[in-house]
Amino acid sequence: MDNPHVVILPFPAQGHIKPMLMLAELLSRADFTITFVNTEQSHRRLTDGASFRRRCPGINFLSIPDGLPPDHPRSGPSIIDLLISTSSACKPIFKDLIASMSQSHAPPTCIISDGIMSFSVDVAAELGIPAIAFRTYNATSTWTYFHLEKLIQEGEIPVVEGSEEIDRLICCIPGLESILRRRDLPMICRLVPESESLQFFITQASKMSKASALILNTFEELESPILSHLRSIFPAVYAIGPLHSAVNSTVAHPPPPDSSSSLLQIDQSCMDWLDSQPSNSVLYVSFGSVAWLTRDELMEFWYGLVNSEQPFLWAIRPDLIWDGNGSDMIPEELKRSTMERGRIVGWAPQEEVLAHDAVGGFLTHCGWNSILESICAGKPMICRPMVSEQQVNGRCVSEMWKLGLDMNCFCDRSTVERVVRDLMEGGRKEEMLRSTAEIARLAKDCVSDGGSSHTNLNKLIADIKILHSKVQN
Ligand SMILES: O=c1ccn([C@@H]2O[C@H](COP(=O)(O)OP(=O)(O)O[C@H]3O[C@H](CO)[C@@H](O)[C@H](O)[C@H]3O)[C@@H](O)[C@H]2O)c(=O)[nH]1
Ligand SMILES: C[C@H]1CC[C@@H]2C(C(=O)O)=CO[C@@H](O)[C@@H]21
Repeated sequence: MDNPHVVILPFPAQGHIKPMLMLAELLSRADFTITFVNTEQSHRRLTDGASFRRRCPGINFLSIPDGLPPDHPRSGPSIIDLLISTSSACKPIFKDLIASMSQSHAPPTCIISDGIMSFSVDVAAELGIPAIAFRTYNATSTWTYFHLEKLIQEGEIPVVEGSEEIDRLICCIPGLESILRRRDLPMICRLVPESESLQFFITQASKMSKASALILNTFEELESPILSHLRSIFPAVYAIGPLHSAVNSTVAHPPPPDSSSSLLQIDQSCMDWLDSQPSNSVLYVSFGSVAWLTRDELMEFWYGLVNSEQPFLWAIRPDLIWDGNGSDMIPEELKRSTMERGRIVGWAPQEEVLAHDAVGGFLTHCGWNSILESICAGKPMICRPMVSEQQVNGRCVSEMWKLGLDMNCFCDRSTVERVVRDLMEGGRKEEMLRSTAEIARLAKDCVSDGGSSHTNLNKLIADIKILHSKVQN
């Protein structure tokens, strides 16, 4: 076969599938054959998969079971069950799949798998195929997850909410000594060392480090020192992001952002409303696809937003609320004020929303894709990290890169109101708009011809071609 054949395996969550589909699209444009392996549930939920195939005909989609019963919840706190089940149930099925491809006319040149699906690194080694890890986090968070054992040895885990020690700086992660406090560690660091999920991530990091290379959706100009640290673990590290921007910058006539990588139905109706709002006036609010709120937390955010008197657009996905506490009744005053100056949708066209001139800021849960999209759009952020590595990301945004304000976990309505006013009309607004504009420019340049991510992507493509030629000879 003339072209390299790359098998891509994401973890079945929106924030993981989307960047890996972008990578698939970029590799497919380099004339690679791509097999993209979803779990059966994700495959079904990629409702607009047909449009993705039209956009990118070189991608073959396959699906495998995730090991959970069909009716088992896969979002909210149950996402942990998905982590544990994929790591045990998917391996034999994935191995059979790769073994049968190896017998075909198009044997896989390499496997690119999510860093938390690292059973695939074992599969690749057992079948003699090179494995490349794609960690969908930024470099700083990825580096932090490589230090979980060290953090346990140093007694930094478990982090206890409310303890005096929570604001103390962490000293055992090289390069982050003056940045990360205990409160900024990933949420799993609040668990006891022997907990199943914490041990899961320790195992994943160790298996992932056996991959022959690491791909990250970040860029050199943003995280250069930490990327250098990661290069002490992996023979090659390719920083090729922001991928959503790379996908659009390498074609002459980029298609409009579409729903092809979305697991949820996108509601476009808010775009007309945004068109009617003044420049830089609207706060966009979203907590991504995984994090959840209690009804009480929802109410504090809602009152805080309304009391700030700023126009807002809020994406409240159907499963955002995760407790049966109280009724579904929304106070009339809240409904009225929302109608006056806000809009709520179930799932927004986020890239388009952030790029809209009316949007002046983003209250975010600090998922890595959201941060990258905000960076590219040049919009300052309010950080309200919730789960996973979002605490680390929030610290990067507010302290390392000075791109936003940190809510510091105090989410009562008066804090929400104060921080929203601070971002949208406070004295630091101009300063923050300047720093976001500067980083947006760097993000744009790095995916353009000759930019760092563009060069790294070409290097990745060239290196896979070398692997392919070795298999052929
Ligand atoms: O109304 C919405 C809200 C979100 N999105 C998109 O959904 C993606 C969400 O990704 P992300 O911001 O990374 O959040 P999560 O969905 O929470 O992502 C998970 O995966 C990320 C990448 O690994 C991690 O950084 C997060 O902590 C983890 O929760 C983004 O591309 C958004 O554009 C929409 O299209 N519409
Ligand atoms: C989206 C899920 C995949 C891994 C994430 C995680 C983490 O600590 O990285 C913990 O549980 C889930 O929230 C995340």
